[in-house]
Amino acid sequence: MSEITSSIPLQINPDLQEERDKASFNVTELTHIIYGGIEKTKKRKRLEKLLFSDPFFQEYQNVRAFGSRSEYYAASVKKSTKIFKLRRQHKWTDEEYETVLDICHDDLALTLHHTMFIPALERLATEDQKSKWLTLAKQYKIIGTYAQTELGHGTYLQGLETTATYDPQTREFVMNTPTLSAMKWWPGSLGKSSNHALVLATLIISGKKYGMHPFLVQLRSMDDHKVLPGVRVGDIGAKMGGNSVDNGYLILDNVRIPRNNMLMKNAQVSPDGKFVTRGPSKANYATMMLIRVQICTMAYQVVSSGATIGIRYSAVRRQSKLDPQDREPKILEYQTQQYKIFPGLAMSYAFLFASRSLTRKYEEAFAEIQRGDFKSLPELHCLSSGLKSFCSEHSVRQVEIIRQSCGGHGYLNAAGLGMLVNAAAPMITVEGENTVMYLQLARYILKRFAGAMSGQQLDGSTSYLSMDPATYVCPVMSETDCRNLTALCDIYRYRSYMTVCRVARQVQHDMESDMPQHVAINKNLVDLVRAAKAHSYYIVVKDFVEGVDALVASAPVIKVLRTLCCFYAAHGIAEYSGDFLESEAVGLHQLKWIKNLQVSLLGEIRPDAVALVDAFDYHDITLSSALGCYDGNAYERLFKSTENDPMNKEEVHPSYYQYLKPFMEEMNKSKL
Ligand SMILES: CC/C=C\C/C=C\C/C=C\C/C=C\C/C=C\C/C=C/C(=O)SCCNC(=O)CCNC(=O)[C@H](O)C(C)(C)COP(=O)(O)OP(=O)(O)OC[C@H]1O[C@@H](n2cnc3c(N)ncnc32)[C@H](O)[C@@H]1OP(=O)(O)O
Ligand SMILES: Cc1cc2nc3c(=O)[nH]c(=O)nc-3n(C[C@H](O)[C@H](O)[C@H](O)COP(=O)(O)OP(=O)(O)OC[C@H]3O[C@@H](n4cnc5c(N)ncnc54)[C@H](O)[C@@H]3O)c2cc1C
Repeated sequence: MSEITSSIPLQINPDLQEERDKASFNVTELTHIIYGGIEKTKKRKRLEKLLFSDPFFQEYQNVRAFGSRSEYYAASVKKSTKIFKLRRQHKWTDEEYETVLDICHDDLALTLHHTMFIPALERLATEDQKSKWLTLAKQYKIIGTYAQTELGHGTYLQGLETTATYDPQTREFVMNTPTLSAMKWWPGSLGKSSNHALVLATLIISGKKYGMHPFLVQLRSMDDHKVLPGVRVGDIGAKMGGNSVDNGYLILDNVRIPRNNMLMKNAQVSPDGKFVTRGPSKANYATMMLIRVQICTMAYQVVSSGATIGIRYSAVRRQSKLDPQDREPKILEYQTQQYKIFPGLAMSYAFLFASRSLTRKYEEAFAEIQRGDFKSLPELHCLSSGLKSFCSEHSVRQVEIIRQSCGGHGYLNAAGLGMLVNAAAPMITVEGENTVMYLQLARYILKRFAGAMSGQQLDGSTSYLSMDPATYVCPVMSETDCRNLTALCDIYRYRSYMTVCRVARQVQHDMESDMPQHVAINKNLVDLVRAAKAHSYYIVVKDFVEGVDALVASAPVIKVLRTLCCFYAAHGIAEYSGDFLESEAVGLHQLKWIKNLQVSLLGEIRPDAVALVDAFDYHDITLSSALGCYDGNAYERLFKSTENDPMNKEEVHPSYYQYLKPFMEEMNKSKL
């Protein structure tokens, strides 16, 4: 009788325990740093316990893995409502609620209600409107979404075709979808969940267009959720990932809404049809900026989850031979495996510091904006556009590399990596497609560079553009200098300066050769994106270096973070060596030293790799991975996961009786 069972051992896999025993630093100390202090860690643990003591959260994983689209959506609606109820029951603060959403880690069906609908009401509604709708929304008496993108336009907001025509007779707006391409297409939670939508539409008064404005439109009856007259709404279909969310379409046919349903914080239409604006024309774009900032934090969560799975699995998976005399090594011993996974580990910490710094800047600027001071808006728009693009691009790419590093098992849903990649992939597209957002940053950088050239003193993230490049000498003079974080940061800064300078001069030259500006810009778009990427890379490295420098922590924690920071910077230079050489930020000698350092740091990080991912302190249910579980019993958990597979329910699958049996009988009877 075989002794193979699918029961999970109670003890930690000794291979993983061995890793934990040799950590050079205190994991709990680092966890507290990551979560912002001991109290916050404790609170998160309490919330985790409360949530995951409910067996529903475990069952949800099975529906997610094996259920139909509709079952998955239904379970996710249930999960959303459970969390909403818990919030009310326990009177969670906004911060506690955000923590719960982080713990849940995956998309809730009603996600748009809290990620965009509520923040949009907070940013775009007047105080009176807030006291009505924000209150209803926060009490879940209405469920809403943010309906901006149309079938024909997502990026180019001036191209949106949905109209809101003011009728002064009735003091109403008449909402219309005039063409096929004007239908709203993509908004999350729109298809089946929401009973209201914040519809972004072109305002028309007496035949004149006044740009894009937000209008609150009721879509479904509050009694039976039936679709209201003039509204056509539905789900847009299955996606690569995020299938718990009902991204939807919406067609409006002469739907009348009261005048007061236009959110009027930034612009007003008076009862007699007069249009007045307050603040800059882009004030209505405020919600997008918030989410761009949040995407940087999501990118941190995505890559740190991937690194946790990849590193824990690599510490328990043994394969092939290193020393012919020894047993098969953990795959984590292979330098190539470290080379695949450790960039994701270092990136996790880089993005932690960068997203923290960006969030702080956002909060400061938002407070100013609330007071009517918009001066930091352009800088913040460009910083958030660049970092949103950079962090999403790099994290999604890195998690896919980690998935590949887990061999065959990485391809299973039970590994959790494929789902993570597919769920995270839209970060590249949502809230502004990455190339388009990089170009927003590039446009800003070019203007600032031109300012610097004409003698302006720059401040903020682009202040370095007023440097005198003639004074630059590569600060790495010897192999040991390569470990100097400030020197590495200077190299990034100079690479960025030169990349910006080159494209700025090229655009200027093209324009001086009588090329129309739009032609000159389009001719240089690839280099403009390169410049925006170089600038974003510099900002991330700078935030990492400054974040580690400012840390108050024990010497071992600082040491391990400095090693990671050094690796992150060295790895980037090695990976993009062509750019660094071309800009003469480094010479061939320096590049050789930095590449040596990059590889030798793999060995230095190796002993702490498991501890560094343990510090993220992800709950097993949050990670949802047989390979990345805290106990390291990956094989047992993989085998256990097959128990829930509906394919294994019957010994003989019904398709046998339906197709295979008659086919076999026919084959057996056949004379051929
Ligand atoms: C571990 C976890 C596991 C799993 C889960 C993981 C991840 C989850 C994955 C994905 C989910 C992520 C998020 C979900 C949340 C939300 C869902 C998505 C929602 C949406 O997508 S909503 C729709 C978003 N749409 C956009 O972002 C549109 C993008 N387009 C634009 O913003 C503009 O059109 C664009 C391109 C900026 C151009 O604007 P416009 O046409 O008006 O240009 P102009 O040329 O007239 O003006 C440019 C001028 O304006 C300045 N400017 C532009 N935007 C802003 C702004 N926001 N603030 C301030 N200023 C702005 C710009 O700088 C120019 O200024 P200048 O003239 O140069 O001075
Ligand atoms: C999962 C998911 C959820 C979403 N949720 C919502 C939501 O809740 N609410 C909502 O309103 N929208 C939502 N969206 C829509 C999303 O915001 C848009 O898809 C996004 O803004 C990109 O716009 P687009 O699809 O029009 O891309 P396009 O602009 O068509 O991009 C296609 C290509 O054209 C290029 N391109 C376009 N313009 C330029 C340019 N000016 N310069 C250079 N290249 C250019 C892009 O770089 C890209 O390569 C969601 C999308 C997804 C995938």
